[in-house]
This record gives sequence, C-alpha cells and structure tokens, in this order.
Amino acid sequence: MASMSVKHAIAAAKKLRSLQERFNPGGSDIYPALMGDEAITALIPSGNPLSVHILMFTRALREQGTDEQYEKFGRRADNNEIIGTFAQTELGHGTYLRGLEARADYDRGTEEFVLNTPKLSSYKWWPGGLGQTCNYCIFVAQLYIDNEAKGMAMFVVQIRDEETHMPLPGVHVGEIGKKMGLNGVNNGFLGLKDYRVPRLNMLMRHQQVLPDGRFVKSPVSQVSYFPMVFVRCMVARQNSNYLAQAATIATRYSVIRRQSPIEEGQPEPKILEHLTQQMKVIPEIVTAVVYRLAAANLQNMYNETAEAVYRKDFSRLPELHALACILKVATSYDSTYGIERLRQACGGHGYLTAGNLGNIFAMAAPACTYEGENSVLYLQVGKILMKNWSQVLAGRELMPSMAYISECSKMTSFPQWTGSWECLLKAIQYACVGSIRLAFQSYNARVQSAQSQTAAVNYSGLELTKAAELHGRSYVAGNFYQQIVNSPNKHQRSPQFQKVLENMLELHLIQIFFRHLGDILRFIRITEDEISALQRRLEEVLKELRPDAVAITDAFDFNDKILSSALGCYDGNVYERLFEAALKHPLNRKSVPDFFEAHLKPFMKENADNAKKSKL
Ligand SMILES: CCCCCCCCCCCCCCCCC/C=C/C(=O)SCCNC(=O)CCNC(=O)[C@H](O)C(C)(C)COP(=O)(O)OP(=O)(O)OC[C@H]1O[C@@H](n2cnc3c(N)ncnc32)[C@H](O)[C@@H]1OP(=O)(O)O
Ligand SMILES: Cc1cc2nc3c(=O)[nH]c(=O)nc-3n(C[C@H](O)[C@H](O)[C@H](O)COP(=O)(O)OP(=O)(O)OC[C@H]3O[C@@H](n4cnc5c(N)ncnc54)[C@H](O)[C@@H]3O)c2cc1C
Repeated sequence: MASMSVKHAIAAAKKLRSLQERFNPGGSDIYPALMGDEAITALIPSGNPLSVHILMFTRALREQGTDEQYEKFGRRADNNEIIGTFAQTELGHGTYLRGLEARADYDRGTEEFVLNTPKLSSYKWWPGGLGQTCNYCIFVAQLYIDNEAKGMAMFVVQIRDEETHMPLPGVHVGEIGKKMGLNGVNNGFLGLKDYRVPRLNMLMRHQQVLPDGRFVKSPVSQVSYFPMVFVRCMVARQNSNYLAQAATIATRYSVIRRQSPIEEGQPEPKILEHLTQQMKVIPEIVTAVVYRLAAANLQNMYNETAEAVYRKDFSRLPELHALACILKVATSYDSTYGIERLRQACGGHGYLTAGNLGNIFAMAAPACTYEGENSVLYLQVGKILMKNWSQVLAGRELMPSMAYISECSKMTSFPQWTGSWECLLKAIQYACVGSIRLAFQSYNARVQSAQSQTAAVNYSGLELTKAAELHGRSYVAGNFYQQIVNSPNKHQRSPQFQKVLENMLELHLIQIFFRHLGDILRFIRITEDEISALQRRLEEVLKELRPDAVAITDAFDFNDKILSSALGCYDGNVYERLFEAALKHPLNRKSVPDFFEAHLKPFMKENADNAKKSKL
C-alpha cells in the first residue's frame, strides 16, 4: 500500500509542479485548483505520503527561511529533489507547543546547533511521510543559548542519505504503526541524539541566532505558527470535498434504491422520496456547498495575509488565525458527522467497503485532530472572542469578520420576529453575541478574582466553546447569505439557478436555526406558532430541493474513479457493481474455504460426538 501511495503521490506531485510552473510558482492559491481535480484524493485513497512535504515542508522553507535559505533548501524542495515533512508533534506533546521537549543547543564554538530528543516522550511522533518517505524535515525544537530557553525554532534537518536513503548517524526514524485510515501516509517517529546542524539550518526569516550566539527575537512570535494556518485553510476545503463526495454517493444511491411504499398498494418508491431520507441527505449536500464557499473565502484571505506578512505587515494575522481555526473546526466536525449520517442513509450497503463511504470517513475524520485538535482550537477562538468583547466594551472597532458582534452588542432587544433570512441570520448572530457576553462575565469574574488567564480559560471552557461554535455558525451562514443574496455576479445567474441557491440558503438557515434553537431561545422570544411555521418551511424546502438533488451533486463533478463507489456510480448499476466487487473477494476464489477442514469441520464433529455421548 505504501509503495502504491508513493507512486500515485509522485504522479500528483509532478502534476502540481507543472501547475505551479504554469500558474504561479510557489503560490498558495494553486492548491484549491489542484484539489478541484480530485484525482489526488481518489488516486491515493490511503492518503498522500507527500502532502506534508508539499503543504508544510516547502511552505515553511519559503515563509520561515531567509531568501538565502530558500535558495539552499527551498528550491530543491519545491522541485521535489528532496522530500521533507513538518516534525513538530512529539510522543508526549502535540497541542501545548511550549511543552515540546526536543531541544536545539547553540554551540558558538562551531557555529552549530546540537539537536536532541532527550527522552522517549521527546521523540517526534506523527509527521506525515516521516516513517519511510522523507529524507529531510523541518524539526521544531525549543531553542537554547547558554542553556537559556528562547522559545520555539525551526531547523532544516537531513534525516536520510540522499543516495542510499539510509538514516544518518544520530537519527532513529521509522513508521508509527497502523491507523484507522490514511495507512499509505507512513506517519513516522524521529529521535535525534547529539545531531549537529550548521547555524544556517535554523530558519531565520523572522528570528535569528547570530554567529556569536546573540538572539534576535521575532517581531511577532505567532508568525512561526503560519505553516499550521495554511493547512487549516486547506483542511476547510479538503473536508468540504470529502462531504461533497459522500453526498454525491448517497444521493445517487437514494434515487436508485427503492424501498417501503409510502402509500398502501403503491410500488416501492426511491428512498429519496421519504421525507426523513431527504432530511438526511439534502442538508449534507447544502453543507458541502456552504463550506466550499467559506473555504474559498478563507483561501483568498490567506493569500492576502501571506503577501502582507512577506512585507512584514502582521496586522491581519489575528483575524486569519481566528477564521482558520473556526473554519477548520466547523468543516472537519460537520463533514465527519455528515459523512457518517450519509453512510447510515445508505442502509447495509453503506457499510460495505465497495461503497467507499467508510474510507471517505477515515480520510475526513483525522482533520478533527491534526493541525490543532478541534476542542483546543475552539478555546483559541473563545479567547480571541474575549479579547474582542473587551474591545466592544471599550467602544473600539472589531476586525471585519467580527463586525456583527459590535452591531448586535448595541441591540437592547431582538427586533420583531419575521422569520425572514435576515431575521434567521441575525438570530444566530444575536445568540452568539449573547453567549459571548455570558462567557465574558464568567471569564472576567475569574480573572478579576485573581485567576490566571490560562486558568480562567479552562474554567470558562464550556461557555468559551459555545461562543466559538456560534461564531463559526454566524460567519459561515453570513458568508453563504452574502454569496447568494448580495453577490456582485448574482445578475449573471439564471432565475432558475438563483432559485436553487435561494432554496439552499433557506434550508441552511432553518437547519442551523433548529440545531441551535436552545441557544437562540435563551436570548430571543419566539412563539410556538413561529417555530411551527419554520418546521413547515423546512419540510417544504426539502420537497423543493428534491428534484435538484442529483443535479447539484453532479455539479460537484466527481467521476466514478474519484468516488470509487459501487453505490455512487454514474450509470446507476449498483447491484451489478456490488456483486462484481463481492465476487472479487479472496474468500470467493474457492467454493470450500481452507478453514473448513482445518477448523470448522473438527469443531462441528466434536460437538456432534459430544452430543451423541451425552445421549448414551
Ligand atoms: C502531491 C500533491 C498534494 C497537494 C495537496 C492536495 C491535498 C490537500 C489536502 C489538504 C489537507 C490535508 C492535510 C493533511 C496533512 C496533515 C498534516 C498535519 C500536520 C500537523 O498536525 S502539524 C502540528 C499541528 N499542531 C498544532 O496545531 C498545535 C496546536 N497548538 C497550538 O496552536 C498552540 O499551542 C495553541 C495556540 C493551542 C496554544 O498556544 P500557547 O499556549 O503557546 O499560547 P496562546 O494560546 O496564548 O497563544 C499565544 C498568542 O498567539 C496567538 N496564536 C496562537 N496560534 C496562532 C496562529 N496559528 N496564528 C496566529 N496567532 C496565533 C494567540 O491568539 C495568542 O495571541 P494573544 O494576542 O497573545 O492572545
Ligand atoms: C493523521 C494525522 C496526521 C498528523 N500529521 C502531523 C504532521 O505531519 N506533523 C506534526 O507535527 N503533527 C502531525 N499530527 C499530530 C497532530 O498535530 C496532533 O495529534 C494534534 O496536534 C493533537 O496533539 P496530541 O495528539 O498530542 O493530543 P494532545 O495535545 O495530547 O490532546 C489530547 C486531548 O487532550 C485535550 N486537550 C489538550 N490540550 C487541551 C487544552 N489546552 N484544553 C482543553 N483540552 C485539551 C483534547 O481533548 C485533546 O484531544 C498528525 C496527527 C494525525 C492524527
């Protein structure tokens, strides 16, 4: 599996390289175009052992290294002459970066760094491709000068000989073992013992160690987190793709499979005629569209911020960090939930490997963990919301993506309920701001009672998480509303297409409303009649979108090779493909399985003999 994955990954990397040379060498907006061509995902269903090389190793060299360091290492990495990974997480630490144990001690006598993973828990553990594929890595370590800690730093470290691929002296490297998916990625471990690298192997665009050992601190320490921000942006796009693939499979199967008459005496309908099946499938189609649009927005913001950071303008980093966190969390949580819901919507056949829904789930699910575990990133956003609420109380302006918080904070009560899209969107935003206000009261009370900020964050964690989740909902729903209702290219859409988009907006807003009804009712008075009216609208819009479900998922444009699913094949020959897949199973090569003579027959015979004896 690993070698097949590497073979396909090399083909994908060659394609990426040619795209980059054609479009924008080294630019960041190449990836969505690449991922628009889902061959990457389909060709490598067990995961891409080069994705961290491409997404993090090459970018860290470009964004964290000096121009000279890029010339020495980055160009070769971009050209795939060397293959690297991003080795930050350790066996003992992943979230708490200040707790990382790997260390880099500066030796001014030789102008080198001595790299060590002092304990087993200090071993790098998880980096993609580290086990077998990579011969280099970005090694993230605590920098020490004269045994004084200076914070985290990144080092270019060669771990294998470029000719023989043998691990170099002082390097202990290997594969960490089987995972629930992505088993073609060879996530690895790495231990270093007194491993020396030249001073110029420390990436020094933002912070430097001078030959005499003087340390020049980064103007903004958070810029060292930038490689993670990029992948969080990519995860938002990638996981919306996974959900779109699963939605395509489940939709196509739901218009092939017939089961259970709706009216007595009537023929069995397509299962998508059942309202409850529509409620399982159609909202996931819409969620995939909603997140694909939000991820595209985020990607544009990343590109703008990356250019600004290159000009040493760090002003947009906090907003990008907040949005990258919230979208990475929301997309990975909702896509993972949605893919499982779609699997269940396909009955028993959804559980077959031939349906591919399990593998899509296994590809999507780890995104809730890597690049910052979701609950931790929610707390990150919760902290940022607390800072911004302090700004609101001080009458200061907020970052654009949080402007609605200022607006809602000025409302003494929620306006008359109308049930319009604007009303539904404002209700979600208003509930978010209400949650932020309550979280701030708890958090601030703790800080005022002399609790540290870290402790106050922990003890207010449930309210901070709720506020962060509702902020994510507000941002995503607001973005979708703008794209459908106020988009500058709205007039270029046919009336029919605009109507489909508006139906998707209606469904998304009502679905989010019902998902957070409890949170909303905490701050807004809504009558039973008003809620029942929304229930009717939900049923109505599902019915309206039913005829468009196949067309919308066809528009995702995944071919059969990408979907790799007997349930989602374009020609609809599900049963033939399921049976074809079944007959290919190794157990069907012989009529009598080997285990019959070896195990089953003796077992049954022994039981029969015992039964006879007991009768005597
Ligand atoms: C061949 C072709 C292939 C092409 C690709 C095609 C397919 C594309 C697929 C795309 C997706 C798939 C990718 C799969 C690969 C997965 C690779 C995975 C890699 C990893 O997992 S790398 C390791 C990730 N680890 C983490 O994310 C660690 C999480 N922890 C943290 O981020 C931090 O420890 C922390 C933030 C949780 C806590 O930090 P700390 O306690 O030290 O301090 P504070 O919380 O107080 O933060 C200090 C201030 O810094 C700000 N901050 C924090 N983070 C950032 C950031 N990232 N950017 C900017 N600012 C940041 C805080 O807000 C604080 O600010 P303040 O003003 O001081 O309050
Ligand atoms: C498929 C995959 C690929 C990966 N690829 C890479 C890679 O290429 N490079 C790399 O460096 N790493 C990689 N990682 C590692 C990944 O970044 C870490 O797993 C992630 O950062 C979480 O760290 P951890 O696993 O040590 O969990 P921990 O940090 O130990 O957290 C465990 C749990 O504790 C809780 N928790 C932790 N901190 C807090 C907190 N502050 N507040 C509240 N609760 C908390 C959360 O519930 C969390 O889930 C990968 C992981 C996976 C699964």
